[in-house]
Order: sequence, then C-alpha cells, then structure tokens
Amino acid sequence: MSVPTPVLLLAPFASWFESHGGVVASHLMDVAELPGHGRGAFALQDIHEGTTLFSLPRELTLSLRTSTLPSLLGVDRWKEFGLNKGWVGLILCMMWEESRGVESKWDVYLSSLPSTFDTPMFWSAEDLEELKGTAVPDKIGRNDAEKDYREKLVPAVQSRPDLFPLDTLDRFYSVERYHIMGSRILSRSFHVEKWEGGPEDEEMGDVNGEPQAENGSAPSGEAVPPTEEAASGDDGEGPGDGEGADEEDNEEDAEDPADVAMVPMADLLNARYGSSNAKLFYEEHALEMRTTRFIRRGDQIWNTYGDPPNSDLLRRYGHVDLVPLAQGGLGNPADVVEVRADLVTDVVSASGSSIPVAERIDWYLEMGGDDVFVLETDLDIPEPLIVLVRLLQLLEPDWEKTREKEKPPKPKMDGAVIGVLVEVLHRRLKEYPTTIDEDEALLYKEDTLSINKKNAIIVRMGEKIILQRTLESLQRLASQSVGAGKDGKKKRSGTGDAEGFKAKRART
Ligand SMILES: C[S@@+](CC[C@H](N)C(=O)[O-])C[C@H]1O[C@@H](n2cnc3c(N)ncnc32)[C@H](O)[C@@H]1O
Repeated sequence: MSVPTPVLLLAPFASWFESHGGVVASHLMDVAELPGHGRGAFALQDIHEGTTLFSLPRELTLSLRTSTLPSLLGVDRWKEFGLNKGWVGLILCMMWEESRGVESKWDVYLSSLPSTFDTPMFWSAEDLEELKGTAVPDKIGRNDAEKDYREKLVPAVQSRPDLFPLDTLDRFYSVERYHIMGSRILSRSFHVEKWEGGPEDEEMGDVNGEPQAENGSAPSGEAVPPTEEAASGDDGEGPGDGEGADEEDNEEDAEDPADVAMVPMADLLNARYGSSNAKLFYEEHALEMRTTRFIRRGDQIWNTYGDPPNSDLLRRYGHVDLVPLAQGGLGNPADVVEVRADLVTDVVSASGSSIPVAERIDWYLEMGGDDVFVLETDLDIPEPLIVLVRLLQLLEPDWEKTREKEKPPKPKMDGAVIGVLVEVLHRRLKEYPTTIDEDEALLYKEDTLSINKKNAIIVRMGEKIILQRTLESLQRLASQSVGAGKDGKKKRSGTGDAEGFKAKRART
C-alpha cells in the first residue's frame, strides 16, 4: 500500500489529545479516511516493533471511573437505579458528558465519534431478512437494550433535573442517542482493568495469556475489546447476548462495568483477521499503543478486535473480514456456525425412533450439556454434539444405567451417529433461504448490492461453507466406514476417552 494522500486527520485531534496529557508520535503515524475502512491510522515511515505510537493518562479514558457523574448522582443512588450493572451506566455518563458541551473534558472526543453505524442494530427489516439462518438476528439485543433504557436510565434521569435539565432530555437522552452510545461502546471500547500495582500482580493484566509489555518494562496489561456479557447486568442478555446464560455464571464471569473504557485515539485503529501490528497496553498511570511488529511506511496500523467470526464482526462493528483462506478463496478463518440442540432432537424424533427424547434432553441440559454447538472452519465435530446424539440413541436399559450413574455416553463416532449428524447438517443448511451457489451469484452482482446486503451474504456464506464442508467430510467418513465393512467406527473420529460434556472436539 502506498502512502495515501487524502485529508490527514490527526493534527486537529492530536492538539486536543495533547492538551489533556496525551502524547502522540505524529512523525510516525497519521490518520486518514481509508477506502472501505472509515478512518484509520497508517505509518508515515518504517516503524520498528516495540515502538510507542501514542500514550494517554488513564484520566483521559472515559469510563465509570473517570466521569464525575456517578459521584454527583451518589454511589448509593447509582446502585439503586441499577446503573452499576451492564453498560447502561457508561452510556449515561457518555450522554451526560456530551450534554455538557465544552465543559466536558471529552467534548472534542465525543463529537469526533460517529453517530451512524452499519451494524444490524440499525438495519431495515428487509435487510435483516438477509441474515435469516445466521447467528446474528437473535443476538442484536435491541429489546434488552431498550428495557435497560426504560427501567434504569430514564428513572435516574428523571430523578435529578439539576443534573439532567428538562430542556436537554430530547436532545441528549433519547432512546436513539442511547443506541448510538451503546454502539459506540460496542465497536470502540476497551477492557482496561484497575491498576492493582506491584510486581506481585505481574500476571494480573495479562488478559490473553500473552506476553506482558513487549519492551519488558513494568508489568502491564493488554487492553482488549470488552466482553459483552457485561452489556446488560441483570440477566446477561445485553446487546449481543441473547443466549440466556445461567445467572450464577453471569455473576461470576460478568465483567466489571467500570473496566469498560472509551479510549481516545486508540479507537481510531481498524483491525483485520491476523493482521494486528499494534496493541494497547495499560500500566499504572497510562495506556500506551505499541507496535507489536515491524510496520512498513504507508501500511495501515492495525489493532486487534480478537479476530471474531464475521457474524460477530458484523454485529459489533458493522464490517466483515475477507482474507485468503488456506483452502482457497476469500473468507474469515475464524468463522463459526451454530447448531442448536433442539435441531438434533427434532432429527432423532423425526427418524421414527420410539425413544422419548424429551426426558433425555431435559436430563442432558440439567447435567450441564450445551444447547448450542459451534462448528468451526477446522470441520471438527464438537464432542458434546456426538455425546448428545449417542444419548438420544441409547437403548432403554443403557439409558437407565446412564441416568443412574450420571455418566453420559462417550463421544464415539459410528455409522448411526454419522447418519443423524448428516441429517442435522442438511436441515441446518435449509434454515438459510438461499444456497451457496445462489449467494455466489448474488456477490458477482456486487455493484448493485448495498453494503448491508453484501455483508449479510458474506456472513451467511461463511456459515454455510462450514456446514457444507463438514457435511462432505462426514459423508466421506460414512463411505469409508461402509468400505471397511465394519460397524462404522473410525479410528480418527471421536477419541472415546473424553468424559462427560467436556468441550473437546472430534476430528471428522
Ligand atoms: C474502533 S473503530 C476504528 C475507527 C473507525 N474506522 C472510525 O472511522 O472511527 C471500529 C470501526 O472501524 C471500522 N473498521 C475497523 N476495521 C475494519 C475493517 N477491517 N474493514 C472495514 N471497516 C473496519 C468499522 O466500522 C468498525 O466499527
């Protein structure tokens, strides 16, 4: 990539950034509108690994820890309104800071953030139809978000006209602004933990089990995108989590909403699968964006969003990744497709089996079995899926023993299991209104497609290709088993030594 020549955007923003204690190496990087990426940062010269591109004091991040609103409203009242759970508190802080205009430290920053998004949250019903069959529609979470708005934010705002004057409500505290702020958090925030300090905490901030600060300086953590379980604190069903997770687990796993922070400058960096060449590290007083690889002059500076599948990229960020795939063509190697457990039970029931599946599936779920299985581009069959199929196929005496001993079947693949899996995948493919060939044909007419439609086609194609390839792999396995004249058992499928519902995978 050659150095772009469009309007350079760093200077005006950098002057605000530096007036609040930030430091930016403006001889090394600039920011511009990059075609198809919105704004992005690029290198003005070759940059060595381990170089600090910019740094900012923690006080310049915008979070529950840095906005004065929680203390003005009062910590107890904050909790009473439920603003201490999920993202609603941070959304309110952002709305309030925006309403203060130049009195807010973040005035320039907030007005630099986008107010329109390509995420499905803002799509028309017609465009959403294009996502039918994918994991996206159930996870958009508009209703849950609006519930938080009505039940937590509005009562808090109405309780303090001194903080939220009546004449500012329509402009700054509408449900539309709520979604905009929520989307800004979803696509731009970072997880930044409180500093616990001291060498004894060396491991503390090592979010991904990856090395600490590349330059071996003081212990630091990597600031990564926040988990979405924190989005809505009540039930774990915020934007992006329609999965109805167990409440106790939520309590334990839930991210501290105070760890979710908007980080000026850092959120100007785009990301692409496998391309990260810079990361945000946090230390006691400051956050630093450092290069993690050599970057050539003119190349884009990429952060990481954690390399999610295209369904999540689209839902959170409004774009998809297309990179060369090992097996040829373009796609996202991190793509996944979800298969619901109830589809498996439907297939077994429809096969004419006299087995009462309802009783078994209830037991299986009580035992902590998965209700959704995730297939990936490696085409492995998740062992819990094999366990479920085998459970549903057990003869009555074996089922009785299984229940008595609370020991589910081993994840061994055999002809009968393959038969059910093949049918499950066929049925799963039929949940999409179009075929892969039809999608390909649509993509050829790219010029006439809207960005939403194009992205939806890429998401659903990625999912269908996994299903199709897994299906082909199973069919090969079935024919090999028949060819071998055995009972269908295949050595390299199912390890047979996994216990219970361990989330291992069996290679097909
Ligand atoms: C953290 S912001 C990065 C800065 C953003 N481009 C801007 O103009 O403000 C994340 C957003 O950037 C865009 N983006 C990031 N990576 C992208 C990519 N690989 N392709 C297209 N858009 C991307 C998406 O709109 C995403 O929601």
